[in-house]
Parts: sequence; structure tokens; C-alpha cells
Amino acid sequence: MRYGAKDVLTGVSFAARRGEVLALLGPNGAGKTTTIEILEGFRVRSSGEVSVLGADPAGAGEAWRARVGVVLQSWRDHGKWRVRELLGHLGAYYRRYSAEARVRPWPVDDLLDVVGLTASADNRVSRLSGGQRRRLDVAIGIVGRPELLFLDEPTVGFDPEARREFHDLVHRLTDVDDTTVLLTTHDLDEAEKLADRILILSGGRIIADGSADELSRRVAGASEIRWTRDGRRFVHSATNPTPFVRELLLEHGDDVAELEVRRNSLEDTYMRLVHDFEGGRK
Ligand SMILES: Nc1ncnc2c1ncn2[C@@H]1O[C@H](COP(=O)(O)OP(=O)(O)OP(=O)(O)O)[C@@H](O)[C@H]1O
Repeated sequence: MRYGAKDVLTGVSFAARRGEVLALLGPNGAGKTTTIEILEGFRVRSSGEVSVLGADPAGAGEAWRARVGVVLQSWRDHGKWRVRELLGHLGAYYRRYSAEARVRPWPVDDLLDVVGLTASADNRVSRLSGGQRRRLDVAIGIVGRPELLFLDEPTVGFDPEARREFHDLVHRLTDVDDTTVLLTTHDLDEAEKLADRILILSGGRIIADGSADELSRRVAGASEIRWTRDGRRFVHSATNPTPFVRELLLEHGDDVAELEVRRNSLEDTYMRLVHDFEGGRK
């Protein structure tokens, strides 16, 4: 993707499998939104090949769009509508794309229940709290029971409980409907909990692609082993913690307490990969 004379995406190549949850991570300005917008068909790429649900999004029609769900940063329109009315209205659009294997749209009451908005069903959109509005954004994104769902920073403004409920919702969508999900987030904990695969985008290229575990193994680094013995605290670093722990237990047996082995967190891994990549470019 090129804006004017500036190349913003130069090395983005990946495939998503059906039912997979992919998280796209990367520093500000890395090109996440641009990538998602190309896949959604909202932006036309300068070159390269893209296939989404078997079609090129740049020229795909309404029937294709009905199979794709999009949750944008925030839905600011329709303030005077009541939640139930709005979902019923938008859902009606999908009726003609209903299929035996996938009845469209979601019945409004089921949808309200799934996103946790039943109690606010008769409220006006303008009266919703930030978190409730975000749930409505998600409901609007999935009202057509999409096969593929794009979520751009879905849980910004959620309290911890709403965040956990949202994670359950994404798991339900992938379990029940086999929905494929591509989300962007700056919350690494969320990426680790939700994503089967993580793509790290930096400077317009995908610099890492794998599960949180795979990425953490890719970054050579020591694990931290902590324990206490006779009331004293110990910390030791080891690239391969297993033999160290075996020796420790052989030597001190039951005297070893509060044993903890801490691998690289996704945050450590992410910082390392982005830092190494950006350092290498300079
Ligand atoms: N319409 C545009 N015209 C010119 N440059 C653009 C345009 N849209 C985005 N860019 C540039 O493209 C690059 C990638 O932007 P993009 O919004 O895709 O990044 P991002 O990874 O989503 O960032 P953030 O995490 O801040 O949302 C940035 O350098 C940005 O300035």
C-alpha cells in the first residue's frame, strides 16, 4: 500500500484459517488499520493479491459484504434510536442473505442476550454508557451472523468484567458459528487470551506470525525461577529452566517453597521483536 510517494505496507503476507482468531499487533502507525481496511474492501491496495472468503474485496459485491462483519472504532450515529429498534432495522438488511446453514439475521433478543444488552434494549443509543455503546458496536458488527469478523480495538473503554464477557463472546462466536476473527488491539494480555495466532506488524511488514507460545520461544531469553528456602527468597535466570529446577529439588527437596518459573510474557516478546526489527532497520 502506497500513500502518495510513501510505502506504508511492504511485506504483509498471511493466510487465516476458518474459525481462527488472529490478533494484529503493532506500534502506532505500523499499518494495522490500513491492512484491515484493505481486507474489508474500504481501501483499495496499490498492488499485491488479496482474497477474502474467496473474493477480491476491492471488487466484491453485496452478497460478499453480507458475509463479513465489521466493528469500527465507534458507532456515533442513530443516537435517537432505541437499541432493539436499531438492531432490528439493521438486521432486516441481511434477511435476503439467509441460508439454511446460517440463518440471518440473529434474532434480536438472542443478540441482545449474547452481547449483554438485554436490560438496555429499550434505551436510546445516545443514553448508553461507553461500555454499553461498545457492546452495541459489536452487536451491529455481528447482527448478520458474519463468517468473518473484523474488530478494530474492540475492548477500549471496557471495565474488566465487560472485557471478560467480551472474550467469552468471541469464544462463543468461534465455537458456535465457526466465525473467523481478525482483531487489532494494543492490549497484549487480551491478544494472548483471545488469539490462536498473533501477527506483529512493524514498519509495514509482518515481522512475526505464530501463537503466543511460539513467539515467546522465538525470542531467545532466559526464564526467571523464583523460590524461597528457610524464609529466604532466591531468583535465578536460566535459558532452559527444567534441568535447573530438577537439580534444585534434588538438592533441597521439600525445603524449596513458592517455586515459580516465569517465561517471557507476550509483552517482553513483543517489545523485543519490535525493538530488534526497528534497530535492524536503522
Ligand atoms: N489516508 C492516508 N494518507 C496518507 N498516509 C496515511 C493515510 N492513512 C494512513 N496513513 C499513514 O500510513 C501509516 C499506517 O497507518 P495506520 O493507520 O494503518 O496505522 P495503525 O497501525 O493502524 O496505527 P494506530 O495503532 O495508531 O491506529 C501511518 O504512517 C499513517 O500516517
